[in-house]
Amino acid sequence: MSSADKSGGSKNGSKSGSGSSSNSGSNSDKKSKNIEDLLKLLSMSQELTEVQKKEMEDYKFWKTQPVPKFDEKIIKEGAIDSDKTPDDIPNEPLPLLKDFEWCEVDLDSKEEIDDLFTLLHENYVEHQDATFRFNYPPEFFQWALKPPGWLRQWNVGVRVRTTGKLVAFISAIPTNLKIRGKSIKSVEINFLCIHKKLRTKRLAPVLIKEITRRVNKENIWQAMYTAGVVLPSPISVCRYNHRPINWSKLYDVGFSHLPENITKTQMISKYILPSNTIIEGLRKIKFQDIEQVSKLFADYNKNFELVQDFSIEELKHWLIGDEKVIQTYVVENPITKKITDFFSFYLLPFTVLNNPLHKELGIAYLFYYASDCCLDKPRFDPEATKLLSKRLKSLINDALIISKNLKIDVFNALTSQDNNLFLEPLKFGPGDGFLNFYLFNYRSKKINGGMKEDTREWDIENRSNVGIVML
Ligand SMILES: CCCCCCCCCCCCCC(=O)SCCNC(=O)CCNC(=O)[C@H](O)C(C)(C)COP(=O)(O)OP(=O)(O)OC[C@H]1O[C@@H](n2cnc3c(N)ncnc32)[C@H](O)[C@@H]1OP(=O)(O)O
Repeated sequence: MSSADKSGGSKNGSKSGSGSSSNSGSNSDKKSKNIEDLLKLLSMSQELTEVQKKEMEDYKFWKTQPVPKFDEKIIKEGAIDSDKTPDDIPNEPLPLLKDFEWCEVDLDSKEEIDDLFTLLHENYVEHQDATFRFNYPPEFFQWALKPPGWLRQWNVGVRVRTTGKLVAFISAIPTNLKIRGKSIKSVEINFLCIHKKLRTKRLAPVLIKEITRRVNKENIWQAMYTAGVVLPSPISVCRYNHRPINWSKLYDVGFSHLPENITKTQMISKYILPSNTIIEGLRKIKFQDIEQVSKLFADYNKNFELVQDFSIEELKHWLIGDEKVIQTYVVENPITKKITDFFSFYLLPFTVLNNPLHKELGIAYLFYYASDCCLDKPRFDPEATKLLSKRLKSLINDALIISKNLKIDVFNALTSQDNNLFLEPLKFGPGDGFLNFYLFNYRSKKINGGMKEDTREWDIENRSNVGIVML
């Protein structure tokens, strides 16, 4: 999760979702300004405007790093700097100002998880009146930061020397990326966060260089990360989209005004969902499904240019965990017992401050899914597209129904994967938040993020070639 960029969404100070607006939506959506605002906050994404994007020379830190320049024409894909070995990397951490010290945040210690919770809860989401905050359950950190192969030294914190207060954090987890079929041993960087009182003091570059040192020491030279902010240079950009589930609650918390000429009842009924799922054979995933799911997922992922190549152990971790955090369902053919589809979504609530009626907002984020409904046909074959659209609509509709039963208030999805096939029919609204995908020390041609370049509307025809979902 990353930042004021990942909001409503998650990530990254969140990088996750923002407001449901409208250019593909209806008139009534256009008018529900306040709900948009809420959802915008949720995603904490920032709009990708020219104003935000500085000239390369002004990126005092990033211009010194192995990342492509904005206007660089990528002719040959591959590592930018490939000369070093772990022995060339210093053994000692970077120096910090004398009042601060490095620490490893121990995710097996309740106290240290509390420290991390407090730092992120109070500082990760950038929101003017601080009405919403990420409310990470402790299980979330176990899931997000302890996949197979995780290393304790990659949960990097900075504490105040005298008080021990945790004031900054950055994390890495191992991952195998596949870019256009090429495997790249890599890490995902996430949860970069600096206490509000220590902002704009150039601590972020120190954290980034320190995590780079620690990752390089393990002989890993590439990283993937996402952010709402524009840095040199995104490999892809996706848009956040939001599907209100409990419109009435969103209204209650004061962020939804009734659009003109529409009643509250009409708004509620617009988003109403049944109580029971519809697909025959839909059930929760079990450990014994993983082999089949892994095969199905790998076959489905061949459609995308940027994916994670998960081992069975990794899939188990990411798809089957604490139900407070990750929900995964499979569709099992009742006769053949074959698993034909799966979908998953993760949960990360917001705390609502200063509201007499509600203390928390339930937020779900679409994670991974796959269907075998047309794997035997080329991705853009018209018949395959028709079949997949129909299948995804019923799968994600069931995901929405399950979310409703879990008391989720809004369901977020990016324009990545094949999502553009179901966003409009399932009443998602395009958000104002954009999530930029980056690779460290790797040149790659751009990857379609599912938006039309000129209007930033959903590109339903070409969909997206991004098959990776980052928290
Ligand atoms: C091989 C292994 C490699 C591993 C490393 C791979 C790279 C990983 C990269 C990290 C991936 C993180 C993925 C996530 O978690 S994205 C989530 C980021 N977190 C938040 O948004 C939470 C709220 N915000 C904060 O805590 C602070 O504002 C942060 C920490 C973001 C910046 O703190 P502060 O505001 O006090 O700034 P500064 O004075 O210290 O530093 C200013 C410099 O920092 C550059 N900056 C600002 N925001 C970001 C950002 N989100 N990614 C990368 N760089 C960023 C900025 O352009 C400037 O550089 P330059 O413009 O002069 O060049």
